[in-house]
Amino acid sequence: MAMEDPDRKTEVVLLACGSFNPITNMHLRLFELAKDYLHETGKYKVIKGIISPVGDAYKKKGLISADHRVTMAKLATNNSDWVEVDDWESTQSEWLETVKVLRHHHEKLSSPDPTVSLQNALPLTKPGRKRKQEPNRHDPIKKKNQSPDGKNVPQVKLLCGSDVLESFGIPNLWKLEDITEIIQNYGLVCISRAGNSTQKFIYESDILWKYKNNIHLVEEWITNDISSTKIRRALRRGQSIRYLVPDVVRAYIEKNDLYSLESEDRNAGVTLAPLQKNASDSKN
Ligand SMILES: Nc1ncnc2c1ncn2[C@@H]1O[C@H](COP(=O)(O)OP(=O)(O)OP(=O)(O)O)[C@@H](O)[C@H]1O
Ligand SMILES: NC(=O)c1ccc[n+]([C@@H]2O[C@H](COP(=O)(O)O)[C@@H](O)[C@H]2O)c1
Ligand SMILES: [Zn+2]
Repeated sequence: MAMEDPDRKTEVVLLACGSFNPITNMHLRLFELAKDYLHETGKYKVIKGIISPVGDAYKKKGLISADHRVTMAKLATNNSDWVEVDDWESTQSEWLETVKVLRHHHEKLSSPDPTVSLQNALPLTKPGRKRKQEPNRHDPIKKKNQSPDGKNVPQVKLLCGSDVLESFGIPNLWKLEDITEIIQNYGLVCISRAGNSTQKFIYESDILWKYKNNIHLVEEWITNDISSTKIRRALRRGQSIRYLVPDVVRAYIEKNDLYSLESEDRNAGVTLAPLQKNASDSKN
């Protein structure tokens, strides 16, 4: 067996999940910030970024159709040589837990077969649970980050803002087992605003504290408070969103007249899919 080169960097694929309703310049900045940060550690090489817009079944208020959100994200990343959009999540008929999206992308990267499906997207490693047939499972030489043909598989890490990390604490929104699998098996790259509230949040959570070495907190020094909510608000009020979203996205929004008082009312009064799902699960 060949010796491992200690200077060899771990390849990382960054996966950002969210509504992207619509995609903003800040969403694109997240990838640049995370990549610079990981490269500065000297340990990682970021090879790809993936934007995965959530499907319509997420039922968030004001969420416009995934078709439009995916198209805008594609327009926005057209000139990036490393960030791309993946519509697998948004084309599923039901809302999917983020951990399942991570599993899907991990499986896709490990498998030479491009037809991997959701059925194959089982947990990475989960002691005490049966896995589906996996050819080299008992081969002691095979490592977790190697595909069946022995090639090194890049790590998939979840890229998010500190609001998503802090949403781990909202009752019924995330399952503890999902949080554990995300940070234990994949890892988190979290972009935070100035201040240490995110560190405090990790300190106060036993599970986050346990796996804190797999949570990369990236401080955003050139702060930028753009959010999709503010973009939609400006549009409703007939205000300019120029220089806040890529110009191709702005043109697409205007051409299709995407955001209005009516669109903001979509899913009003409907329970967000994860809350709905976890509430009914806990009853069963
Ligand atoms: N200004 C920001 N700083 C750090 N992270 C951000 C920022 N804006 C968005 N994100 C992150 O981008 C990802 C996608 O978020 P999302 O689609 O909800 O966008 P958003 O701008 O937060 O939209 P909304 O205002 O509708 O919640 C999330 O991980 C979110 O935390
Ligand atoms: N339990 C879960 O896996 C869970 C819960 C809430 C949100 N999410 C995801 O986080 C992202 C949040 O996006 P928003 O901030 O736009 O609501 C979405 O991709 C959503 O699917 C996942
Ligand atoms: Zn958000």
